[in-house]
Amino acid sequence: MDLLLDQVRVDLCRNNIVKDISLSVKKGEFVGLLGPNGSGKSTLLRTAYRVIKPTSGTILLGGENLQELKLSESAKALGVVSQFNHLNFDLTVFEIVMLGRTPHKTALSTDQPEDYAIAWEALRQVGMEDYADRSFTSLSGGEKQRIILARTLAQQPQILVLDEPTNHLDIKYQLQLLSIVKSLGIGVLAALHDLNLACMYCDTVYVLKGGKLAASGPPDQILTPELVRDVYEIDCSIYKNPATGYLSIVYCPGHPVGAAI
Ligand SMILES: Nc1ncnc2c1ncn2[C@@H]1O[C@H](COP(=O)(O)OP(=O)(O)OP(=O)(O)O)[C@@H](O)[C@H]1O
Repeated sequence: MDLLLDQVRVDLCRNNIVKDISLSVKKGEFVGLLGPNGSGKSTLLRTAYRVIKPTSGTILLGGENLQELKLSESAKALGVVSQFNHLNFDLTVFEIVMLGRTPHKTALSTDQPEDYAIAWEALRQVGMEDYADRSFTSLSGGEKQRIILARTLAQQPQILVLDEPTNHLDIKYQLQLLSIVKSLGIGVLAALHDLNLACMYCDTVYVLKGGKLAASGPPDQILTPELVRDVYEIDCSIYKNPATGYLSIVYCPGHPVGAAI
Protein backbone atom coordinates (compact mmCIF):
# COMPACT_ATOMS: atom_id res chain seq x y z
CA MET A 1 0.00 0.00 0.00
CA ASP A 2 1.24 3.52 -0.84
CA LEU A 3 0.64 6.85 0.89
CA LEU A 4 0.61 9.93 -1.33
CA LEU A 5 0.35 13.54 -0.25
CA ASP A 6 -0.39 16.00 -3.02
CA GLN A 7 0.00 19.73 -2.40
CA VAL A 8 -1.06 19.44 1.23
CA ARG A 9 -1.56 22.75 3.03
CA VAL A 10 -2.43 23.00 6.72
CA ASP A 11 -3.54 26.19 8.45
CA LEU A 12 -3.87 26.20 12.24
CA CYS A 13 -5.32 29.20 14.08
CA ARG A 14 -5.09 31.16 10.81
CA ASN A 15 -1.37 30.42 10.48
CA ASN A 16 -0.14 28.56 7.43
CA ILE A 17 1.94 25.81 9.06
CA VAL A 18 2.38 23.35 6.17
CA LYS A 19 2.87 24.89 2.75
CA ASP A 20 1.77 22.77 -0.19
CA ILE A 21 3.84 19.66 0.49
CA SER A 22 3.77 16.71 -1.89
CA LEU A 23 5.42 13.44 -0.93
CA SER A 24 5.05 9.74 -1.50
CA VAL A 25 5.69 6.66 0.61
CA LYS A 26 5.74 3.47 -1.43
CA LYS A 27 5.40 -0.09 -0.15
CA GLY A 28 8.74 -1.09 1.44
CA GLU A 29 10.11 2.46 1.37
CA PHE A 30 11.49 4.15 4.51
CA VAL A 31 10.87 7.87 4.14
CA GLY A 32 12.35 10.36 6.60
CA LEU A 33 10.84 13.74 7.37
CA LEU A 34 13.59 16.09 8.53
CA GLY A 35 13.70 19.71 9.60
CA PRO A 36 14.36 21.89 12.63
CA ASN A 37 12.01 22.42 15.57
CA GLY A 38 8.79 24.03 14.47
CA SER A 39 9.29 23.32 10.76
CA GLY A 40 5.94 21.49 10.50
CA LYS A 41 6.93 17.80 10.68
CA SER A 42 4.43 16.76 13.37
CA THR A 43 1.67 18.82 11.81
CA LEU A 44 2.23 17.11 8.46
CA LEU A 45 2.33 13.67 10.10
CA ARG A 46 -0.83 14.36 12.12
CA THR A 47 -2.51 15.32 8.87
CA ALA A 48 -1.28 12.10 7.24
CA TYR A 49 -2.72 10.00 10.08
CA ARG A 50 -5.99 11.87 10.07
CA VAL A 51 -5.90 13.84 13.31
CA ILE A 52 -5.79 17.13 11.38
CA LYS A 53 -7.80 17.76 8.22
CA PRO A 54 -5.77 19.34 5.42
CA THR A 55 -6.85 22.89 4.54
CA SER A 56 -6.26 22.00 0.90
CA GLY A 57 -4.60 19.25 -1.10
CA THR A 58 -5.21 15.54 -1.22
CA ILE A 59 -3.99 12.50 0.70
CA LEU A 60 -4.33 9.11 -0.95
CA LEU A 61 -4.00 5.90 1.06
CA GLY A 62 -3.83 2.85 -1.17
CA GLY A 63 -5.21 5.00 -3.99
CA GLU A 64 -8.29 6.10 -1.98
CA ASN A 65 -8.90 9.61 -0.70
CA LEU A 66 -8.08 9.42 3.03
CA GLN A 67 -10.88 11.82 3.99
CA GLU A 68 -13.43 9.62 2.24
CA LEU A 69 -12.27 6.31 3.70
CA LYS A 70 -14.20 4.82 6.61
CA LEU A 71 -12.36 5.57 9.86
CA SER A 72 -12.23 1.85 10.57
CA GLU A 73 -10.43 1.26 7.25
CA SER A 74 -7.76 3.91 7.78
CA ALA A 75 -7.33 2.82 11.44
CA LYS A 76 -6.56 -0.70 10.25
CA ALA A 77 -4.09 0.34 7.57
CA LEU A 78 -2.22 3.19 9.29
CA GLY A 79 -0.07 2.48 12.34
CA VAL A 80 1.17 5.41 14.40
CA VAL A 81 3.94 5.78 16.96
CA SER A 82 3.79 9.36 18.16
CA GLN A 83 6.04 11.42 20.44
CA PHE A 84 3.73 11.44 23.40
CA ASN A 85 2.59 8.28 25.09
CA HIS A 86 0.85 9.61 28.16
CA LEU A 87 -1.54 6.71 28.61
CA ASN A 88 -2.86 6.93 32.12
CA PHE A 89 -5.00 3.80 32.08
CA ASP A 90 -3.94 1.18 34.56
CA LEU A 91 -3.36 -1.53 31.97
CA THR A 92 -0.69 -4.18 31.84
CA VAL A 93 1.91 -4.16 29.10
CA PHE A 94 0.22 -7.13 27.43
CA GLU A 95 -3.17 -5.43 27.53
CA ILE A 96 -1.65 -2.36 25.86
CA VAL A 97 -0.15 -4.51 23.10
CA MET A 98 -3.50 -6.28 22.62
CA LEU A 99 -5.08 -2.88 21.94
CA GLY A 100 -3.21 -3.03 18.63
CA ARG A 101 -5.67 -5.74 17.54
CA THR A 102 -8.72 -3.50 18.11
CA PRO A 103 -9.02 -2.12 14.55
CA HIS A 104 -9.27 -5.71 13.26
CA LYS A 105 -12.32 -6.49 15.38
CA THR A 106 -16.02 -5.86 15.13
CA ALA A 107 -17.99 -4.63 18.14
CA LEU A 108 -19.03 -8.15 19.14
CA SER A 109 -15.88 -10.14 18.36
CA THR A 110 -13.68 -11.44 21.17
CA ASP A 111 -9.92 -11.96 21.28
CA GLN A 112 -8.92 -15.06 19.35
CA PRO A 113 -5.84 -17.27 19.90
CA GLU A 114 -4.37 -15.66 16.78
CA ASP A 115 -4.65 -12.19 18.39
CA TYR A 116 -2.74 -13.41 21.47
CA ALA A 117 -0.08 -15.03 19.28
CA ILE A 118 0.38 -11.82 17.27
CA ALA A 119 0.64 -9.73 20.47
CA TRP A 120 3.26 -12.10 21.96
CA GLU A 121 5.26 -11.99 18.74
CA ALA A 122 5.15 -8.17 18.79
CA LEU A 123 6.41 -8.16 22.41
CA ARG A 124 9.16 -10.58 21.42
CA GLN A 125 10.23 -8.36 18.51
CA VAL A 126 10.88 -5.44 20.87
CA GLY A 127 12.50 -7.72 23.48
CA MET A 128 9.89 -7.05 26.18
CA GLU A 129 8.18 -10.44 26.78
CA ASP A 130 9.34 -10.43 30.42
CA TYR A 131 7.39 -7.21 31.02
CA ALA A 132 4.00 -8.59 29.90
CA ASP A 133 2.40 -8.45 33.37
CA ARG A 134 3.90 -5.12 34.43
CA SER A 135 1.73 -2.03 34.73
CA PHE A 136 2.36 0.16 31.67
CA THR A 137 2.47 3.31 33.80
CA SER A 138 5.37 1.86 35.85
CA LEU A 139 7.67 1.64 32.82
CA SER A 140 10.50 4.01 31.97
CA GLY A 141 10.11 6.37 29.00
CA GLY A 142 12.17 4.11 26.72
CA GLU A 143 10.34 0.95 27.81
CA LYS A 144 7.01 2.67 27.13
CA GLN A 145 8.22 3.65 23.66
CA ARG A 146 9.10 0.02 22.88
CA ILE A 147 5.69 -1.17 24.10
CA ILE A 148 3.94 1.44 21.95
CA LEU A 149 5.93 0.10 19.00
CA ALA A 150 4.84 -3.45 19.95
CA ARG A 151 1.20 -2.30 20.07
CA THR A 152 1.62 -0.84 16.60
CA LEU A 153 3.32 -4.01 15.31
CA ALA A 154 0.39 -6.06 16.69
CA GLN A 155 -1.88 -3.88 14.57
CA GLN A 156 -0.10 -5.21 11.45
CA PRO A 157 -0.46 -1.89 9.61
CA GLN A 158 0.33 -1.41 5.95
CA ILE A 159 1.76 2.08 6.43
CA LEU A 160 3.61 3.17 9.55
CA VAL A 161 3.85 6.80 10.65
CA LEU A 162 6.45 7.57 13.33
CA ASP A 163 6.91 10.93 15.02
CA GLU A 164 10.37 11.07 16.58
CA PRO A 165 10.17 7.35 17.47
CA THR A 166 13.63 7.23 19.00
CA ASN A 167 12.89 9.82 21.72
CA HIS A 168 13.73 8.34 25.12
CA LEU A 169 15.65 5.40 23.64
CA ASP A 170 19.31 4.70 24.26
CA ILE A 171 21.42 4.11 21.15
CA LYS A 172 20.99 0.31 21.19
CA TYR A 173 17.22 0.62 21.18
CA GLN A 174 17.23 3.48 18.67
CA LEU A 175 18.98 1.14 16.25
CA GLN A 176 16.76 -1.78 17.27
CA LEU A 177 13.55 0.19 16.72
CA LEU A 178 14.58 1.51 13.32
CA SER A 179 15.86 -1.93 12.23
CA ILE A 180 12.58 -3.60 13.24
CA VAL A 181 10.60 -0.96 11.40
CA LYS A 182 12.80 -1.24 8.31
CA SER A 183 12.49 -5.04 8.29
CA LEU A 184 8.68 -4.92 8.12
CA GLY A 185 8.74 -4.28 4.37
CA ILE A 186 5.90 -1.75 4.58
CA GLY A 187 5.91 1.97 3.78
CA VAL A 188 7.27 4.05 6.67
CA LEU A 189 7.06 7.82 7.14
CA ALA A 190 9.19 8.93 10.10
CA ALA A 191 10.03 12.36 11.49
CA LEU A 192 13.63 12.17 12.66
CA HIS A 193 15.98 14.67 14.29
CA ASP A 194 19.09 12.52 14.05
CA LEU A 195 20.53 13.06 10.57
CA ASN A 196 23.02 10.19 11.00
CA LEU A 197 20.18 7.75 11.70
CA ALA A 198 18.32 9.19 8.71
CA CYS A 199 21.38 8.46 6.53
CA MET A 200 21.46 4.86 7.79
CA TYR A 201 17.80 3.96 7.52
CA CYS A 202 16.01 6.24 5.05
CA ASP A 203 15.65 5.47 1.37
CA THR A 204 14.33 8.97 0.79
CA VAL A 205 14.21 12.09 2.95
CA TYR A 206 12.07 15.20 2.73
CA VAL A 207 13.55 18.25 4.45
CA LEU A 208 11.20 20.93 5.75
CA LYS A 209 12.06 24.51 6.55
CA GLY A 210 9.37 26.88 7.76
CA GLY A 211 6.63 24.51 6.56
CA LYS A 212 8.03 24.38 3.02
CA LEU A 213 9.91 21.62 1.27
CA ALA A 214 13.60 22.62 1.16
CA ALA A 215 14.90 19.42 -0.50
CA SER A 216 13.99 15.80 -1.12
CA GLY A 217 15.74 12.67 -2.39
CA PRO A 218 18.08 9.91 -1.20
CA PRO A 219 20.01 11.15 1.86
CA ASP A 220 23.42 10.58 0.28
CA GLN A 221 22.44 12.79 -2.62
CA ILE A 222 20.79 15.70 -0.87
CA LEU A 223 22.34 16.00 2.60
CA THR A 224 25.20 18.44 2.05
CA PRO A 225 26.91 20.88 4.42
CA GLU A 226 25.21 23.67 2.46
CA LEU A 227 21.73 22.21 3.01
CA VAL A 228 22.40 21.56 6.72
CA ARG A 229 23.66 25.13 7.11
CA ASP A 230 20.66 26.55 5.26
CA VAL A 231 18.05 24.50 7.15
CA TYR A 232 19.55 24.00 10.63
CA GLU A 233 21.88 27.03 10.76
CA ILE A 234 24.80 24.90 11.82
CA ASP A 235 28.13 24.04 10.21
CA CYS A 236 29.09 20.41 9.69
CA SER A 237 31.31 18.14 7.66
CA ILE A 238 29.87 15.14 5.88
CA TYR A 239 31.81 12.10 4.69
CA LYS A 240 31.10 8.56 3.65
CA ASN A 241 31.91 6.38 6.63
CA PRO A 242 34.01 3.42 5.41
CA ALA A 243 32.84 1.29 8.37
CA THR A 244 29.14 1.60 7.52
CA GLY A 245 29.03 2.74 3.91
CA TYR A 246 26.62 5.50 4.97
CA LEU A 247 27.14 9.23 5.22
CA SER A 248 28.34 10.46 8.60
CA ILE A 249 27.65 13.99 9.71
CA VAL A 250 29.99 15.67 12.17
CA TYR A 251 28.76 18.96 13.59
CA CYS A 252 31.26 21.75 14.06
CA PRO A 253 31.53 23.11 17.57
CA GLY A 254 31.22 26.81 18.09
CA HIS A 255 28.57 29.19 17.05
CA PRO A 256 25.55 28.38 14.96
CA VAL A 257 25.71 30.11 11.60
CA GLY A 258 24.71 33.76 11.97
CA ALA A 259 24.69 33.77 15.79
CA ALA A 260 26.15 36.79 17.53
CA ILE A 261 29.59 36.15 19.01
N1 LIG B 1 -2.75 24.29 17.04
C1 LIG B 1 -1.81 25.15 16.63
N2 LIG B 1 -2.08 26.45 16.45
C2 LIG B 1 -1.13 27.32 16.03
N3 LIG B 1 0.14 26.95 15.73
C3 LIG B 1 0.45 25.66 15.89
C4 LIG B 1 -0.48 24.70 16.34
N4 LIG B 1 0.13 23.49 16.38
C5 LIG B 1 1.41 23.71 15.99
N5 LIG B 1 1.60 25.01 15.70
C6 LIG B 1 2.85 25.66 15.26
O1 LIG B 1 3.20 25.07 14.02
C7 LIG B 1 4.62 25.03 13.88
C8 LIG B 1 5.04 23.64 13.47
O2 LIG B 1 4.86 22.77 14.59
P1 LIG B 1 5.19 21.23 14.48
O3 LIG B 1 4.92 20.63 15.82
O4 LIG B 1 4.49 20.67 13.31
O5 LIG B 1 6.75 21.29 14.19
P2 LIG B 1 7.84 20.15 14.23
O6 LIG B 1 8.67 20.30 13.01
O7 LIG B 1 7.20 18.82 14.45
O8 LIG B 1 8.68 20.58 15.50
P3 LIG B 1 9.53 19.73 16.59
O9 LIG B 1 10.74 19.25 15.87
O10 LIG B 1 9.86 20.77 17.60
O11 LIG B 1 8.66 18.62 17.12
C9 LIG B 1 5.20 25.50 15.21
O12 LIG B 1 5.58 26.85 15.09
C10 LIG B 1 4.03 25.36 16.17
O13 LIG B 1 4.10 26.32 17.20
